Amino acid sequence: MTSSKKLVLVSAAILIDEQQNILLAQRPKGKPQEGLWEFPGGKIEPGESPEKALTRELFEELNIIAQEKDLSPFTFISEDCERFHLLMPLYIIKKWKGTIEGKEGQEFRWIRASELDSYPMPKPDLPLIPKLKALLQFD
Ligand SMILES: Nc1nc2c([nH]c(=O)n2[C@@H]2O[C@H](COP(=O)(O)OP(=O)(O)OP(=O)(O)O)[C@@H](O)[C@H]2O)c(=O)[nH]1
Ligand SMILES: [Mg+2]
Repeated sequence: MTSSKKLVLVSAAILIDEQQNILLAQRPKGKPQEGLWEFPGGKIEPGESPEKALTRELFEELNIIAQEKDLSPFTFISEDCERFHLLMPLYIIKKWKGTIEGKEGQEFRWIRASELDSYPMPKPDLPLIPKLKALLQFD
């Protein structure tokens, strides 16, 4: 039964640069779903807000500093996964400090919205593709 599954809260970022490119990060070796392309972010820890969790994760994963006021809610994913139920708010971020660096050895790419289909993503992320194409269709 779906309701008996653990709820996993994950906060994720859609970083968009001045040329309207989107940042995708590759899940590092040894993590579940290794090799898939995702939006940077991670699990919300007990007592943390989604915004705090995301600014923490962005520093831990990409070495950048984003301010909570620069996180703009975009959408969320609620998906029944095999071992848990995923609830993932996604924020658009266009402003941050620092140079992006894959601190966990992960690859990352700046891509056009039209290229999203070419990067294998975790299944819960798939509904984000048409939403991002619609958002960035005039680029
Ligand atoms: N960050 C991120 N996680 C996603 C996305 N889509 C998706 O299904 N997830 C799932 O969300 C869960 C948590 O993500 P995560 O592995 O980034 O968590 P984390 O950074 O806290 O890592 P850790 O638990 O190894 O410390 C994973 O099961 C992951 O597959 C996405 O676009 N971005
Ligand atoms: Mg992560």
